[in-house]
Amino acid sequence: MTRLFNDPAAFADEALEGFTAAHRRWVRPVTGGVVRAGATPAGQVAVVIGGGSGHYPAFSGLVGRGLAHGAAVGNVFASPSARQIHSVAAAAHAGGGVLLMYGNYAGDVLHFGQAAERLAAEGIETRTFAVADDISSAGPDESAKRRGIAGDLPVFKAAAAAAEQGLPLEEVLRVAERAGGRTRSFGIAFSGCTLPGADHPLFTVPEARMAVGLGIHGEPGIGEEPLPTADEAARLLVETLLKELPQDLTGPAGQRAAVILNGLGSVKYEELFVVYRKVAALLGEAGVEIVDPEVGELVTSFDMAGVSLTLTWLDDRLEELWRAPADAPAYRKGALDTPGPDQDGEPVTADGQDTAVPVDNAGPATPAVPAASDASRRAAATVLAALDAVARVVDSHADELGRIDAVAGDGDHGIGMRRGSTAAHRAAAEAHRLGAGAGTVLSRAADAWADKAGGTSGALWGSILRALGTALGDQDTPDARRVAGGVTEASAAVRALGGAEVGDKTMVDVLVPFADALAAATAEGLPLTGAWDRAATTATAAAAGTADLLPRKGRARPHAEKSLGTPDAGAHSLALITRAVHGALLDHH
Ligand SMILES: Nc1ncnc2c1ncn2[C@@H]1O[C@H](COP(=O)(O)OP(=O)(O)O)[C@@H](O)[C@H]1O
Ligand SMILES: O=C(COP(=O)(O)O)[C@@H](O)CO
Repeated sequence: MTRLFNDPAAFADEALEGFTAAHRRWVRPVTGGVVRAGATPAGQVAVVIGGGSGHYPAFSGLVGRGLAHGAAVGNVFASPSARQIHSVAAAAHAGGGVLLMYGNYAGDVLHFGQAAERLAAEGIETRTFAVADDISSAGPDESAKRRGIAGDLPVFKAAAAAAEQGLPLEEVLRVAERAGGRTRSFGIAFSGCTLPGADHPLFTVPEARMAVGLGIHGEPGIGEEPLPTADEAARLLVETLLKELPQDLTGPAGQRAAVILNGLGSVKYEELFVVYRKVAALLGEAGVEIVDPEVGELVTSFDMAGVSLTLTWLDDRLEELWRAPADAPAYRKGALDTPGPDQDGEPVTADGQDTAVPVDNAGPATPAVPAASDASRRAAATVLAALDAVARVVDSHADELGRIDAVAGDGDHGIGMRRGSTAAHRAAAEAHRLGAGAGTVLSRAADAWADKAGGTSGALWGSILRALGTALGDQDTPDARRVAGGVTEASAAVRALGGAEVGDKTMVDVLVPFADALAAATAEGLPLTGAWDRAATTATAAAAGTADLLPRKGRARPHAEKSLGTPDAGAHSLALITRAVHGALLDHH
């Protein structure tokens, strides 16, 4: 149970504030996360990691010399936004380029990818790497779809140690790719985790039972077995990982491996040591030489009672990098040769200049708005009313959306949609107050939604509103056909960004038929309210139909069978939103 919090919506920001206050020797706060207290040495590749809150020490606890140069920190169990990632990377960059590293989750992939594009457009050479070590989340033939769990640590560390040695960006990326290809993890769980403010865990494991193959976000396991002894748990973990060696290894005997026995949050260290005792014995019997083992909480999931084992199969180069010294708040090894940052943590550059960057978690200051026609300003009032209706309907259904998402996902859909829609409405109201046209009101709402929600839906809803804003613009009177055209553009943008198609059990299963129905109805000459009403009815039916589909995209994919009979969370929220917007259109007609 997570007990100590204030406003659950502020948990991530307040935790980060407390972390940076406690660890000024190592880190300093910047908008969107933290960077090292000491400046990145000129020309060194900046390794910037990141992900959702709720996994400490991942990710801010791994910022320090010999490890990451910065960490972008998202809301609870949600990827940081592209704006946050961009801000941290720009603060950490010192001319050597940036390698963005994160766990392989849809939201992270979308937001880190968008941040990489923005950094590159500004002339900062950027590469990305997603850690995909969780062998329970996809088969060896689909390893690129696997989730990132505690394998984050050895892979992040290999790349960061290479950067510390002064290697250029492409070589640091190659190190990350090799370490990632030789790292595999597997986990078990005895209870789910409870998010701040929640009164029940995201999933439960029956008494005297064990969930096999868990995620780090409360995703359910892929199987269930009787509660094991510590030795039996160790045997399950070791034997499962020894069944899948890197392709170039003919067997474990004679190999060297970095070994991490990771506690997910409420398994005590002594319990871990009892399990590790057997893990070490079994690996020894298999002829594996263990190098610098780690036993402890390295990638957690709040109070989840669970354990994961990670093996990184070392070659000489990877062993050198795994053994290399590091000095971060939650991970210290060896001794670094040159003095670290200023002892009291004052951020300094080589010439002693203070490099503190003001923290702006409230988001960018509100810039002025472009000129708009009176017609577009009037339309902006309707857009604002629609976004108010969106925020209200999401807020009233947030718990239901979380329950649906928890069946096969991580249960945070309602939280993310509430954060995003509330921020979008707030940004739209400010833009409207400043006299913005419909297009600018929507584009400001888009940025706010993506920035505050993070996660997959944050990136996707940002692209929906951005496409609509572009279609409506600030000059023309947005008639029914122009609105329908904007929805069609939004549908195309979501499919381009997320790569999903109809039938994959995602929001696309609703967005495409909704856009098609709206286009058809407006082409028949129906007014916007009538056309939207017909399309919203189509959307509602399409969302219900997703209950019969198996997920082929997103986090729900590994639990395909579990989700049969339950609609897709994003599809359901989109259908609710289309109906709520129809109500706003009627009121504002
Ligand atoms: N590639 C994709 N394209 C379109 N929609 C997607 C995709 N992946 C996931 N989704 C949608 O996102 C919803 C989950 O949103 P969210 O809770 O933000 O995800 P996460 O917690 O995985 O970041 C899913 O129910 C689905 O509708
Ligand atoms: O959950 C995380 C990111 O995945 P989303 O797809 O954004 O939910 C985060 O905790 C790990 O980075």
